[in-house]
Amino acid sequence: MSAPEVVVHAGPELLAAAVAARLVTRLVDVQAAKGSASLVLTGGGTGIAILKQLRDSPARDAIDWSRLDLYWGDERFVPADDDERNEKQAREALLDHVPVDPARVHAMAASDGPFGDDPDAAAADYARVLAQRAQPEDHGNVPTFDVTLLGLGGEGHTASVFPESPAVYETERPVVPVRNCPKPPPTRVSLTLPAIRRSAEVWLVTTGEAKADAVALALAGAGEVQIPVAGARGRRRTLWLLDRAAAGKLSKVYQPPVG
Ligand SMILES: O=C1O[C@H](COP(=O)(O)O)[C@@H](O)[C@H](O)[C@H]1O
Repeated sequence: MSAPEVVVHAGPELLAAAVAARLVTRLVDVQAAKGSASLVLTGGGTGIAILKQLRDSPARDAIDWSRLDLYWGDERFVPADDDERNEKQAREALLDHVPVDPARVHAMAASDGPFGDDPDAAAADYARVLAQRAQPEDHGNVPTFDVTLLGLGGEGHTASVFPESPAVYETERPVVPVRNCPKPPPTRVSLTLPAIRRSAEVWLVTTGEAKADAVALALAGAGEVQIPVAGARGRRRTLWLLDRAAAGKLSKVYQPPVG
C-alpha cells in the first residue's frame, strides 16, 4: 500500500480546477498505456465541484470518454430523481455533457430501482457488477480502479464508511448497505475499505476548515475504525488534495508549499 502524499492549493476553486486538470492527465496517460481507464466518482461538494471544472475545461476532450468506466464510491439510497443522489449530481455536473458510453456508467441502484427499497439487494447487485468487470489480472472480485476519488466528512467518514459503524469492520464484502448514517440521508450503499484499497490510485479531495481535524488525524496515523478515511489507500499512490483551510491542522511533516 502506498504512503500518503499531500498537495495543498490556495482555495477551493483552485483545488477543483487543479484536480480536474490532474484527472485529464492521468486518464489520458492510462488510456494511452492500456486502451481504457476506470474512475470511481465521489459525491459531496468538492467532488461535484471537480466534475463541473472538468466539464468547463477545453482539455476534457483529450479524454476518450467512450473508453472510460465510471463507478461510484458510495450512493445515497434515495429515488433516482432525488437531488441528494450522487449519480444525479454527477450527471448534471459532467456526465450529461460528455460522450460517455452508457454501458460503462456503473451506477448503484436507486431506492425506486429494480431492487425496490432494499439496500442489501442494491449492495449485492453492485458487488456483482464489480465482479463481472474484474479481469484475471485483478486477482479478485473487484476491478483495479485506475483512480478513485473520495471525499471525507469532518468526523472522518469516507465514501459512506462512518466511524465505528458496521461498514468499517467489513473485511469480506466489497459493497455494503449502510443504515442509520449520522449524516443524512440515513440509508446508503458504499464500497468498503478493502474494495477502495483495490484502487491503483486513491485521491482524497476536500476543502474547508471543517475537515481540518479529520485530515490531520488521518495523516497522523489514526486508526480506520475511528477515522475511516485513514484506511483509504491506493496500491500505487495515495494523494491528499487539499485546500489551505483543510490542511490547516497538519503537522510540520505534512506542510508542503501551497500552489
Ligand atoms: O455524503 C457524502 O459526503 C462525503 C463528503 O461530502 P462533502 O460535501 O462534505 O465534501 C462524500 O465524500 C460522499 O461521497 C457523500 O455521499
